[in-house]
Parts: sequence; C-alpha cells; structure tokens
Amino acid sequence: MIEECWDDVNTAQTTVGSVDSGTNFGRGRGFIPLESISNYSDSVGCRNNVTVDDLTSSVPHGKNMSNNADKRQSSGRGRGRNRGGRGRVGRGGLEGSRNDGNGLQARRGDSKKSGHQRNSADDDNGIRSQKGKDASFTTEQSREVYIPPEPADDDTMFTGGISTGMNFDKYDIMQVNVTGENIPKPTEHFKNSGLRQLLLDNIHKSGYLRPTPVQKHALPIVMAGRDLMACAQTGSGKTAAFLLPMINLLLHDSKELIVTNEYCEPQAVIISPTRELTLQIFNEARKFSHSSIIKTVVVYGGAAVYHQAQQAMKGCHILVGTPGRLLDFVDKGQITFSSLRFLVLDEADRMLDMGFMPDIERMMGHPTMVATGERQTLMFSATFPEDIQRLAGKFLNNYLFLAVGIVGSACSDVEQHFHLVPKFEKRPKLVELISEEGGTKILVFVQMKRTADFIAAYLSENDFPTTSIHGDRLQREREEALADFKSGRMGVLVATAVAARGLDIKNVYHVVNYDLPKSIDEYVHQIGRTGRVGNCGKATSFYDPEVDAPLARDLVKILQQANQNIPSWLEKDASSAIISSSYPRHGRFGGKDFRKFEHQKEASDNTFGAVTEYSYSPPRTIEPGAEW
Ligand SMILES: Nc1ncnc2c1ncn2[C@@H]1O[C@H](COP(=O)(O)OP(=O)(O)OP(=O)(O)O)[C@@H](O)[C@H]1O
Repeated sequence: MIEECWDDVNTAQTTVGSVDSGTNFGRGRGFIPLESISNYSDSVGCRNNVTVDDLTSSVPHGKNMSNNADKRQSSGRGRGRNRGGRGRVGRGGLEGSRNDGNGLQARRGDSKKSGHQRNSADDDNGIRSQKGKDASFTTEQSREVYIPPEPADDDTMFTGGISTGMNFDKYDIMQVNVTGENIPKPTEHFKNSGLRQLLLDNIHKSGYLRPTPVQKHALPIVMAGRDLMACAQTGSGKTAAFLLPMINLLLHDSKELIVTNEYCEPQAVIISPTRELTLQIFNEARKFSHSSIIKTVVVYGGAAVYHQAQQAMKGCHILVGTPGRLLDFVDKGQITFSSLRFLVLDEADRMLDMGFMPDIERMMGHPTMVATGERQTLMFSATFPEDIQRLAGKFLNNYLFLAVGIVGSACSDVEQHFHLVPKFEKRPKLVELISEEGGTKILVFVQMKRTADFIAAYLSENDFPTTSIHGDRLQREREEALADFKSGRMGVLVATAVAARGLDIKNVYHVVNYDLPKSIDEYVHQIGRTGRVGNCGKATSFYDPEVDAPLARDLVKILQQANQNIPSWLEKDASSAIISSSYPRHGRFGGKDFRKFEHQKEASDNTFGAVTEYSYSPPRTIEPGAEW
C-alpha cells in the first residue's frame, strides 16, 4: 500500500502542508461559483424542480449538468480548478468519474488494488458505508497526496482551547452518578489529584483552573486502573478526562517503547469517528504531554499513508486514529496491539453503532489485542443509548459507569430555538438569520454534501464569507475550511455530520440546523458545538413537518430536560407523531447504567472502596434561561 502511495506521489499533484493564499472573503479557497452549481438551486431552495429523492441520489438531476461541467472546467476557480488539475495529472485522470455539477467530481469505479470500494462516506452524515472503511485510504480523494502541516510545538498549542464561560460554576451542581464496584472518590482539585507536576504545569498553561465534573470523577477512576464508560454533556471536558490520567500512568509507570523498522507497538490507542476530531485529540494529547518523553502519532484517512507510516515507525506511546486507517496499518502489521495498556473510544456510542462496529470488533478480536482486564478500556460520549451500552459491555472489564447530568441530554447552556420552515423557505430564512447576526462564527448543519456546497456558494455570493466541510471534499480542503472558520477568515461554516461530534471551536455563538438530523443523539451533538465549558450558546433549527415529524417527540423531551421553551406546534406534532421505522428506537434516554447491582439501593454511605453507587444530588436545579 505504501508503494501505491509513492506511486501517487509521482503521478498526482502533491500538496505538502499547503495553505493556498486564497483571495477575498467569500471568494477565497473553497469558494465555488454559484453559477457552476446552478442546478443545485433547484435541488435545495426552489420549487418546481427536483425532489427530496433527487437529493438522495449520488448525482444531481437536471439538464444543466453537462453545461455546468463545462463552466466548471473553464471557470478555473475554487475546487473546480483543483480537481480538474488533479484529474489531468492523476492516474486514470477523469476516467471513471463524472461531474456532479457542483465543481466536484462524483467518483465512480473500483479500487481493486486495495479491495476497498470507493466511497467517500466514511464519516459523513452519520452514515458510514459498510464497504467504505476509512474509505479515503484508497478513494480518488487520496490522489491528492496530502501531508498535513507540522503540528505546533510551541506555546501556541496551549491557546487553542475555549475559555470557560459564566456558567462554568454551575457544573458543580450537576447531578453525578457513578455505578459499579469499588468506586474511587472524586478529586476536587487538579493539584491534589495525584497528577504529576509536568501534567499540572501543562494544565495550568492550558488555562484550566478547576476540573469539570467528568474530570473530577474520571481522573481517580482511570488512575485506579479501572475501565470506564462515561457520559457527560457536550463541551464539558471529556477529552482531558481520559487524556490526563492516561498520560500520567504512561509516565508514572513507564514501559519500554517497542518499535522496529517494521512495526510499532503503541501503549495507548484512541479511536474517534472523524478525521478532524482525531486530529483535535492528537493535538490535545501533545499539549498535555508537552515536554515529556511521550510520543504521539495520528493516523487518519485522506492524508498521505507513507507520511503517517514514517511517523508511526519512529515509535509512539499514544496513537490516535480513525478506525479505517488504523486497521489498514494493523492489517499490514505495521501497528500491533501487543503493548496496549489503554484503549479509548471517544464518541463511543458512534464507534459502536452499526457503521463502525465491524471495525471495532476486528480490532478487539485481533490476534495481538491485549485481553480485557489486562488493558484499560475507556469509553466517552455525550450520548450513550442503552442498547449501545449493552454492546459496549463485552469490551470492558468490571467497569464503572459515570453519568454527569442526564445521559444523552443537551447542554443546558445552549438556548434552543425552533422555526417551522418548509424546505422551500429555508434558504431565505437562513439569510435572514445570518444577516441579523452579521455573519460571524455561525455553524450551519445540513444533511447532504451537495446542500453544503450549494449553501456555501450561495452565502458567499451574498457577501457572507462562507466555507464548507463534508466527506466529498479533499482532506486538505476540509482542514483548510476548518482553519478558516476557526481563524474567522470565514464567518460561516456549512457542514454535514462530519462536524457534528467533538469539534471544539472557539466563539461559535450560533449553530443553525438548516436540516435537522435523523436522530436525536446527533441533534444533541450538533447543537453541542456551541455553549461549551460554561459559555452560553444558541441553536436554531428549521423544522420541516413533512420531514422532521418523527423527531418531534424526542425534541420535546430534550427541550423539557433543558428547561427550554417548547413551541406549541412542536408539542402538537410530538403528540400526533408516528415514530418512523427509520428512526433509531433504542433507549435514547436511558439515564443510567443498565446493569443492576445487588445492594445498589442499600449503598448510600459513599465510603471509599465499598460503594456500588455514588450519587450526588445538587441542592437546586439549573435554570439556564434565567441568566440569558
Ligand atoms: N477543567 C477545565 N477548565 C477549563 N477549560 C476546560 C477544562 N476542561 C476542558 N476545558 C476546555 O473545554 C473545551 C471542551 O472540552 P472537550 O472538547 O474535551 O469537551 P467534550 O466534553 O469532549 O465535548 P464533546 O462532547 O463535544 O466532544 C475545550 O476547549 C477544553 O480545552
């Protein structure tokens, strides 16, 4: 596979950490001229053209398609130019691909060399192709050999996090439940948590003053060597909750790092569902282990395999990866699990759903995988449906279950608004909303990749600097889009579900669900991109009764739990809604550990070492609305 990639280097356009200069706001990198995707206006916002069904097919319908292709080729702007260029010089060129009229090429054909199907939906729209693996490994997308920029290695790595907001103190009154045997006591402060000085220094440099509830509980649990399934609301510091104690143990009880010319044996593997989240966790791990001997490597789809292999072959204690790319290295014997001490599934419910479970099972069943009980397995998410909890149980050993707040509930710092908007009125409504707010730091979620491009182009044409992120964009473009949004170069980011989970972006004040997701859990994650670490945020959702009615009941429940206003029309829809069979039916609001412990009721003294349930009830309920 590496040879294949080297071949790519010779034949395809090579990008080494490139950030193109772009042009003006709205017409810089990532800008697609609206005229080149004019048939999309039919699909997204106007009547008398294509239908929702059309939107779900792989290429758009409409007779303008070939014209658009021509325009795209000749316009020479934005992605059309890049892709045309790649097609010309890359192996196979444009063969086997067709233009989707959006400045993008819908890829067709096979990838027989790898046995993988070409499919770009590895982490898109919450649905992952069974065939796709981390499909970018072998897709046409990877023909641009992308080597990501070197990660920061100075003090700037400590400045990326979000500063705590006015509601940070309210974390202390959240209800926390820990169930399982022999529960360690929570720690109140970082300084007496038992973390090593190096970690305390890095925590301090990161601007953390006090641990969040999930950190207070997870730190001693992980440091005690226990397995953990943890659920805490979005933006409440789950990443540090597993990284800090893990790095502490890797340093405190250090073991020889095993690496040869052929393979590397990481001591901790962290798996997450999307590339950008994986990259973010990698940077967090580097930040917390800064100035230590800990080496961290990242592997994810869409970036050059040979480059990642080179990094891994230098040896790493911590390996962060997306499942597909990680498995590819494992299959080639370049990464083995023989020295594994920690296995972390971030966004664990997503990692264990139907899309990713086969990959996870393959890893868990790998001949080199260390058995449960001999490794520590940690699972974290803001949502943890009961049926997924049950599935997860087989990968854990006598674990503790930690729930901060109501499992699967939305962050109460996010003000949630709903507008009844039929699909043909969404576009003007979005422009109205964005105009009211001056077009800055607004994250817009859509369901379809092509909708993302269309809306991004449309907003750009209307002088709102906008970019997009979705599974059909090249990895370089995805990372640039995110960087542009983070830096404020682009005020609006239109995203599919690739950006729904985990991404931690400063100053996102407003999330707009242009399209509501199909599951309530994804809704919780999407609106959780704002209102993080005690900051207030706002989420506005366009509710199209024709499409979204099956979600109404769950939405009402989420709004009730977060003490939010519930529009009467939504309540009405909820009471009359027939739950669609396409909607997940699992116990979405399973608020507790599904396991039953003998003596669970009797154990109320919370004595260290003898407790089966540690429960702390706050003296008063949280009423976020009162302060807004
Ligand atoms: N104790 C703390 N004090 C101050 N800031 C913190 C603390 N812990 C974490 N943060 C910051 O809070 C932000 C959110 O953290 P993180 O991304 O880990 O949240 P999360 O719970 O994993 O969210 P999600 O469910 O969306 O993945 C980050 O910017 C992080 O740096």
